[in-house]
Amino acid sequence: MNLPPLAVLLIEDNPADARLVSEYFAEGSDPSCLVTHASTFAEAVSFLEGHQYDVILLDLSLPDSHGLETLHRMHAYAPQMPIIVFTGLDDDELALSAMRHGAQDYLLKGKFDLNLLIRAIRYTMERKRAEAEIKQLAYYDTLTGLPNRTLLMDRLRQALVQAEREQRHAAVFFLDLDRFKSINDSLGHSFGDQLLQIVARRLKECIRSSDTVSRLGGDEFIVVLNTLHSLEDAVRIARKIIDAVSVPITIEGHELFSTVSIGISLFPADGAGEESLLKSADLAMYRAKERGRNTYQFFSQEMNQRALARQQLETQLRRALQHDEFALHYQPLIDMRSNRLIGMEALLRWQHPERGMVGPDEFIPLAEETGLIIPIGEWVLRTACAQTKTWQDEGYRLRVGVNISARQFKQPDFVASVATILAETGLPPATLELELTETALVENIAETITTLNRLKGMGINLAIDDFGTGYSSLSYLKHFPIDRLKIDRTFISEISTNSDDAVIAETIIAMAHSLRKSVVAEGVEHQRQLDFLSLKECDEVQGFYLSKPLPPETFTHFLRQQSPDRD
Ligand SMILES: Nc1nc2c(ncn2[C@@H]2O[C@@H]3COP(=O)(O)O[C@H]4[C@@H](O)[C@H](n5cnc6c(=O)[nH]c(N)nc65)O[C@@H]4COP(=O)(O)O[C@H]3[C@H]2O)c(=O)[nH]1
Repeated sequence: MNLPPLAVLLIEDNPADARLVSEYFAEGSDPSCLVTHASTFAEAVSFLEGHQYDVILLDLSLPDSHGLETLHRMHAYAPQMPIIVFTGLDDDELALSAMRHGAQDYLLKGKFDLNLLIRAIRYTMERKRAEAEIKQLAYYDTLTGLPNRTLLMDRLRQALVQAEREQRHAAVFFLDLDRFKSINDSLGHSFGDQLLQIVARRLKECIRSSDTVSRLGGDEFIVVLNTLHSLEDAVRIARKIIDAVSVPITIEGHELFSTVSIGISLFPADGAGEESLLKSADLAMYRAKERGRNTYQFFSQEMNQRALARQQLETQLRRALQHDEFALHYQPLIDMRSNRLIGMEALLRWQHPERGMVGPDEFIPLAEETGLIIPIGEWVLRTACAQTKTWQDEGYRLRVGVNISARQFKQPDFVASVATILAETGLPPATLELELTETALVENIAETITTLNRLKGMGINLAIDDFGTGYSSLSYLKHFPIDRLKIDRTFISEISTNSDDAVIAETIIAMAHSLRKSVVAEGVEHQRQLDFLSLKECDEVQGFYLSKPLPPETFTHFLRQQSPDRD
């Protein structure tokens, strides 16, 4: 019988022993064996990186690893590989310990021949395969291949230990398919089984590989999110799962609409241990069913309220663009030397139908997270450019500053969309300034520099907003083609009373000037701040003391009063 050849990795530092084994195989065995020889542990690892082997023959004393340690390291490195250990004649004890520590078999040097070697290899491979099968049966669900309850509890325990150590939250989702029983009863068990397999696959696609999806049995699944940054993360994943499960499924020509109810418990708020978190999530799942299925519920009512408020805000935000509920206000920018109005910053406002005027801090973070910032940001840029062009056409020389969020800046077509808006509105690029935060800039430095250079190449001005609050890694400043730094208002508010803030503001101004960049101070509220900034030769100022952000009509009045530079 001709069996396919076996790939053997022989790890042996003694040349004579290695030669002996190779010679045995050269005699011709069935199945034949292709031997790769490594003399050190490091060399073996390099072979394992690029190749598949069927079995490892391992000498425990190598130049770079000794005794059982060699076995542990190899096992950790290649846990799936069957291992036969080679030991010296007097090392019976060691050989037995190796078996206890994960080797499948052992051979005593000088005490075997080809037949024994082949038998050991076959036996070892068979044993490893059986071990894997037993493990699969013990820890995984046979229908879906997902971790079963035993493995889930183990993973959950580990997740909680880790969350506690890192002072983070973790979440447990209890999922139950809606009306699964009636599908199973009416269409049959094999149909139900296929449905569960499809749902299992979809669930896996919704989570990170470090999280766990498990099947408890029947139509119940558990998801464990190991590290949770915020409540929003849990909401986002719950909604992702609900959407993924509700995509119609076709089985044997039947189109099926399946939905899921999810109960969510959070660690540590809703339970300190595995069992109590599962119980809380289970209770929350029942509430989700009561609330009409195809939805999620948190165990805690406070969390439900927060999630609901956020969901409503998102729905309203989506509608706001279509219903023209956004407006821009313009805050004057004053040149310190000439004391003249030289431009303005465009600031977004939301005229909410029920709540009245809503400030950007209340909705920009959510818009960022949901991606709504892209269309909103485009609207802001287009409106600010068109409005500025109108004022310029009336004879005012003005520059407009527009805030650009990190997500907007990272869009592949960001530069193109700015170019389109400039072309459409006819605003001269040199009168537009994009305000970017440090956080947005330092995320991917190489890409950032390319984008900034392209914008700069178009003649657009670039400013770093809220300077001093972000990474403040000064080294990058040299590499970024930035025109201006805007000192965050938290440093300005106390420059006259807090000497640290005064030093920071003064240092930023001096440093910016030495790098030939201009400086704007934001949030000027008093004459004494203005005096300080004037003394330190800050270039431009902006703040309530000079003017609050104004709606366009009021800004037009302000323009007339201030009689800025007019052509
Ligand atoms: N206490 C005090 N505050 C002053 C003073 N002078 C100006 N401010 C406020 O400081 C903020 C300056 O804008 P920012 O730092 O870019 O901070 C902005 C900006 O990061 C963001 N934002 C505003 N509009 C947009 C936009 O169109 N797109 C994006 N992505 N973000 C925006 O929201 C933030 C907050 O905007 P606003 O609420 O309009 O708040 C504005 C402005 O009203 C002052 O003297 N004292």
